[in-house]
Amino acid sequence: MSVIKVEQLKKVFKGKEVVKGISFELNKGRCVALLGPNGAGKTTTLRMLSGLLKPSNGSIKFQEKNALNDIRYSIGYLPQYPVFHSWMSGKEFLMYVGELAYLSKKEANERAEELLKKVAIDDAKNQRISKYSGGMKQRLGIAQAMMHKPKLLMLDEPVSSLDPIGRREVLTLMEELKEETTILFSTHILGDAEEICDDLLLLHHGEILESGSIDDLRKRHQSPKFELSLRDSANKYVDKIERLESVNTIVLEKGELHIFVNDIARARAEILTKAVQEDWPIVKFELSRTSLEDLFMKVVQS
Ligand SMILES: Nc1ncnc2c1ncn2[C@@H]1O[C@H](COP(=O)(O)OP(=O)(O)OP(=O)(O)O)[C@@H](O)[C@H]1O
Repeated sequence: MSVIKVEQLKKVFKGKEVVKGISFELNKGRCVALLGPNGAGKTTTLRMLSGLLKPSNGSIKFQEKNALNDIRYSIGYLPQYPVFHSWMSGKEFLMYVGELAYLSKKEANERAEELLKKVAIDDAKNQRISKYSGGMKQRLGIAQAMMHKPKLLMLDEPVSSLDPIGRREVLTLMEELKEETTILFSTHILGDAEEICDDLLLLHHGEILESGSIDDLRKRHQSPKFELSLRDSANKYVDKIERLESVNTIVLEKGELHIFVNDIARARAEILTKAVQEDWPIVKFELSRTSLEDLFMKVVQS
C-alpha cells in the first residue's frame, strides 16, 4: 500500500526547471533513498513534499487522510540545515514542538521522554542544545520530526555533515525508526542508501533515472565486463577493441579499460586472440560485473 503518490511534480525557479515532472509512489513501511549528486533537485523535491514549497505543477496525494486534514500532520521533516532554539534544552525543544503539533502537555511529555530515549540523548535532555555535538543535534532533529507520529519521515541529507561516529549513530537510529514509519531520506552517498534502505529513487538534473527496490536494481544493472590493464597507454587500444564484434562499449577509468560485453566466451576469445597476435603488454585481464556503483558513477559524471 502506498503512503504517498506523486505525479508530474515540477518546480521552476526563474524559468529554470529544477524538478522536471517526476512521478513516484512510496510504499508503507519502506525506507526509500532519494539519491543524487549535488544540485539534482533532492532538497527542492523534499520541500515540495513537506508543504514548504509550492510546486509549479503536479500533484502530491497522501493515501490516508489525517484528522486535521492537513498533510503537514502526516509528515515529519528534518531539513538539511535544521535551526534549533539553542538556548532551550533538548526536552524543552521537544515539548515546544509537541505544542505546535497540538499535542496535549501530557501527550507531549510522554512522547518527548520516549523519543529522548530512542535517540539516546535522555542523559543530556536538560542540557542546552548549544552544548550538543553535531550528531546529538541531528538525533534531536529526528526526534523533533517524529513527535507527532508521522506516517512519513523525510530527512534531508541527515548524515552528510557528521563525523564517522555521528554518521554511524544516526544511520543506526534510522534503521530502528524503519519499524515505526515510512522513511524518505536524501543522500548523495550510495553506500548509505544501500546500508539502510529498501528502495531507491535516483535523481539527476531534476529527473528520476531509476527507481525500484535496491535488490532489483542491483540485479538489473549487473552485466558482464572485462577489466584490462596494459603496461602501455590504454588509449592506444580503445579503437582496436571497439572494433571487435562482441564488444558493446568501453569506458576508460584510471588507466584501466572496462570492456562491456554480452557474450563472455566470444568476447574473451576475440580480445585474447587479438592480444596474442599483436603481443599486447597485458598486466591484468579479468572478468567482473557492472554494478549499481557503475551506474551511479556514470550518472554523477555525466
Ligand atoms: N530558491 C531557489 N531559487 C533558485 N534556484 C534554486 C532555489 N533552490 C534551489 N535552486 C536550484 O535548484 C537546483 C536543485 O537544487 P537542490 O537544492 O534541490 O538540489 P540537491 O539535490 O538538494 O543538492 P544538494 O545535495 O547540493 O543539496 C540547483 O541548481 C539549485 O541551484
